[in-house]
Amino acid sequence: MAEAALSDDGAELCLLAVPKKGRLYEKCNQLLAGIGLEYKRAPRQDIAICPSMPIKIVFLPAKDIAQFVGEGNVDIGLTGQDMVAEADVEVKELIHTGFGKCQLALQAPIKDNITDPKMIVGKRIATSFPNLTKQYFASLADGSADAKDTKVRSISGSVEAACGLGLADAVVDLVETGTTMRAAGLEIVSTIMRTETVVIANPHSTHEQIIETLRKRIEGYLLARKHKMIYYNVAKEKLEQAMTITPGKKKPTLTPLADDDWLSVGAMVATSDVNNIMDDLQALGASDIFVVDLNNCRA
Ligand SMILES: Nc1ncnc2c1ncn2[C@@H]1O[C@H](COP(=O)(O)OP(=O)(O)OP(=O)(O)O)[C@@H](O)[C@H]1O
Ligand SMILES: O=P(O)(O)OC[C@H]1O[C@H](OP(=O)(O)OP(=O)(O)O)[C@H](O)[C@@H]1O
Ligand SMILES: [Mg+2]
Repeated sequence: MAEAALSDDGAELCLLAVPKKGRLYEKCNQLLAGIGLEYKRAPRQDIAICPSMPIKIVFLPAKDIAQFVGEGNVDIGLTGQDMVAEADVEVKELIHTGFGKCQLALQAPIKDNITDPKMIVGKRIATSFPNLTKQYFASLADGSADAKDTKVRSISGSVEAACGLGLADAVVDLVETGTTMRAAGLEIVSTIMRTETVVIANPHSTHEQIIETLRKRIEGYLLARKHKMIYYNVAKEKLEQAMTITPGKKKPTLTPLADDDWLSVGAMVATSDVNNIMDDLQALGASDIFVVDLNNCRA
């Protein structure tokens, strides 16, 4: 266990780990701002204190976050489910954030026409996920002698280049859009796991209360990001139909207008549906339809 971090009054600080670089960095930073965790970080320093809460933020590689949270050096963190599975640690998965979605896939050169992952058993695989790759091939080969012969080579980046360089017959790496894979002349042979960014906590952390506060704040922030508020005016005779288009989270808010035949309606809607909903409301005869972003909310 690492030496405890202390606040000015000597109380132990909760350690929160966020990715220090890479594609998750910006998203996680926005999330910290969204939940009111401002911090001051000196140039080139990977540690920052939050003035508003007894929290110390540590900026770490995504891979180390899973390991450190699992081993209890850090109380709570944000990283990919793939990293958690690779580290093979026991953590509490508190929240699925919905970002960082991709899959960990076995990929082989298109020209080799590999139609079954079993065709790769016993060959050379390059990956930055050696544990998951070995587990996958062990399960594929069903304990046969060939399973032991599958050579898993660990490389830390640009994994897809390994086949072209003659270092491997196949690779195991993350695929989102497939652009990197296709550029390297590879195709997916099988999906090993689907993954997204998760908030994880050490199950034995002594900072349960702060972790719970962070969980609620993050959940509220993510809910707000997935929704918008829509406001419009509608004739009372069309209200029932309008309410089926915008049923709201619980119910829509109805506000009287100076015109007795009309009402103003406010409702929470899914961000992904907002344009269809506006089309439907306009077709119904609603007017003055406008949409407002939500910064934060609580269910
Ligand atoms: N292309 C992608 N699409 C969606 N999520 C991804 C993608 N690549 C990585 N991730 C997610 O982000 C996590 C961290 O990967 P990322 O590439 O940001 O870190 P890194 O490889 O350590 O950094 P870098 O690529 O800058 O060296 C992964 O474990 C995965 O969960
Ligand atoms: O399917 P795509 O949308 O192309 O995304 C997949 C790529 O994204 C990640 O690489 P990253 O850019 O993080 O570089 P890295 O390999 O150096 O980590 C991952 O390792 C893949 O190479
Ligand atoms: Mg990467």
